Amino acid sequence: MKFKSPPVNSLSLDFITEFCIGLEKLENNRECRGVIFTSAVPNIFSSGLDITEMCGKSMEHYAEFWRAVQEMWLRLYGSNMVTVAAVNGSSPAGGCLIALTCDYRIMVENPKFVIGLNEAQLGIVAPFWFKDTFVNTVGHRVAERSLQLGSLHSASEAHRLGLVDELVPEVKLQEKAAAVMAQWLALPDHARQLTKSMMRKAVLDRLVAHREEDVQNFVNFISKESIQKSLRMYMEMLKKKKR
Ligand SMILES: CCCCC/C=C\CCC/C=C/CC(=O)SCCNC(=O)CCNC(=O)[C@H](O)C(C)(C)COP(=O)(O)OP(=O)(O)OC[C@H]1O[C@@H](n2cnc3c(N)ncnc32)[C@H](O)[C@@H]1OP(=O)(O)O
Repeated sequence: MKFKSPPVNSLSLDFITEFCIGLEKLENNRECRGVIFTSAVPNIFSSGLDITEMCGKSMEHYAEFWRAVQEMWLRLYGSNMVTVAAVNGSSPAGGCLIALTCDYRIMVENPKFVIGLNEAQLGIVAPFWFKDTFVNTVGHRVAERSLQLGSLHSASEAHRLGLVDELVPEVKLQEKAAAVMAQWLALPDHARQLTKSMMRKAVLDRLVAHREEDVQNFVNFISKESIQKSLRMYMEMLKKKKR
């Protein structure tokens, strides 16, 4: 699955809806046993949640958007397929979450590419299921420090921390992703799927059990004037950076 929503593959409501529909089709196709996620936009895997979906909109819109974000994560983290992220560009926040939610992450070894859960830098807070996914990948200590600081890690640092599993030169990315996929698909599906479910079930169940509460937390948090102000300032900063 190739993300192609220029300029930065931000995760808008439309993007997320298409993502979920595409994933469901593949999940229901008995001939499809694995998916590689990558980007068709140069230098960007995904810039994370589309900030314009969280800024200056109605409470109803925030709730609809957040349910879609939850749905994307539930489907991907709970997927029966082998999921490999071929990270060929920067991947902050929600973009990093997509990579973390896969079974395996391969990143291009470009020192300009960054990845991490940088929510704290925007004055917002990664919800518990972002945090759980991060802890399950890198462990508690690394996740705690990286989340509190809202760190964006270079590709080599991300590899050192275990945030990504492998680094490759750009020209080798697709070949490597295909080789990893072949390795994972060599196992009997039922054994791999039951093992994956055993490893992820508690974290998935936690969001399912608290889904509406999590929507309300998000809506209350994001609609606060202080948070809206932080997001507006962040968007301004992104625009100024270009001038
Ligand atoms: C206590 C209980 C609390 C419960 C709270 C619950 C939840 C709250 C948490 C919500 C979670 C949010 C997770 C997120 O994903 S937030 C999004 C974070 N994303 C970022 O910080 C990335 C921002 N973008 C960048 O850093 C850069 O754009 C880049 C990805 C590195 C690419 O850089 P470059 O190639 O130089 O491109 P530009 O910066 O010029 O961008 C082009 C264009 O795109 C706009 N844009 C970029 N990112 C986003 C985005 N995420 N959303 C919307 N728009 C984006 C950027 O403004 C430019 O627009 P213009 O061309 O119009 O200027």
